[in-house]
Amino acid sequence: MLSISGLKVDIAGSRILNGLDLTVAAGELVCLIGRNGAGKTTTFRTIMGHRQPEAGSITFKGQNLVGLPTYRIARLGIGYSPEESDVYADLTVAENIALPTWTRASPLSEEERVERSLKVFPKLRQYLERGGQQLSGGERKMVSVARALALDPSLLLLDEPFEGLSPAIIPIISEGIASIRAMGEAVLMAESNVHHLPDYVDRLYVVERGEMIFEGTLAQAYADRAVMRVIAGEVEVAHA
Ligand SMILES: Nc1ncnc2c1ncn2[C@@H]1O[C@H](COP(=O)(O)OP(=O)(O)OP(=O)(O)O)[C@@H](O)[C@H]1O
Repeated sequence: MLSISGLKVDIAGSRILNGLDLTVAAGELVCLIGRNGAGKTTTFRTIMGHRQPEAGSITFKGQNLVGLPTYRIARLGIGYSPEESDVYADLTVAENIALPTWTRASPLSEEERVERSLKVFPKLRQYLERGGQQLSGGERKMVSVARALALDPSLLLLDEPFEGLSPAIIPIISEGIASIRAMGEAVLMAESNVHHLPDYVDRLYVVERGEMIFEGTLAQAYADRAVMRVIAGEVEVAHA
């Protein structure tokens, strides 16, 4: 479904991504994991057309994405929830969630698409008329993921969805991601700490200074001391 090959991206004259390869198949939950500054957000922003690569290819359902404007990439069916959530302060929660239904046609009605998002985060039903500026970080994150889902995408990009959230809210977001996956959507999620990963992740990639240093299952990552040093600090090698 998503296929990235040899991706090289420069920012301000520095090579930030240095030949990344990554694939996500339909219905898969794949995690891109790496330390702060490793290049996760740059990967997502390049997929979404906010940055242009120096080299490499990005295809989605066989179609080339490089050079397309962001709105066309979204219309192909890629929903994006950025790390900073980007909830519109001057729109209500309901309007924020409904936004993609106005920009991308889908076989589902606007009501069905919004309802699907609210099923994933039922707590949002209490806040529908609230302004986007009156939300906690966890509520903003729910709105951001719900809005990306209302696009009716076949692939969702979630950039560090647990970052900066209180421990009480993390299980709610995690359950939401699990139910999105149960709907059959593919998800590519960025994370900096392996211990935050849900155990239902299918595969993970580890990125370090713009290069992939590992691809495999969570169990294989736990068994690899060099990989664990990058994604969990100096911890014991569990499940080896
Ligand atoms: N606009 C920019 N100008 C200069 N350097 C940038 C810019 N955006 C990103 N970088 C650099 O690119 C590298 C990768 O950043 P990126 O945001 O992709 O990392 P990340 O893995 O998502 O980490 P984080 O969780 O901290 O966002 C970092 O060294 C960062 O400083």
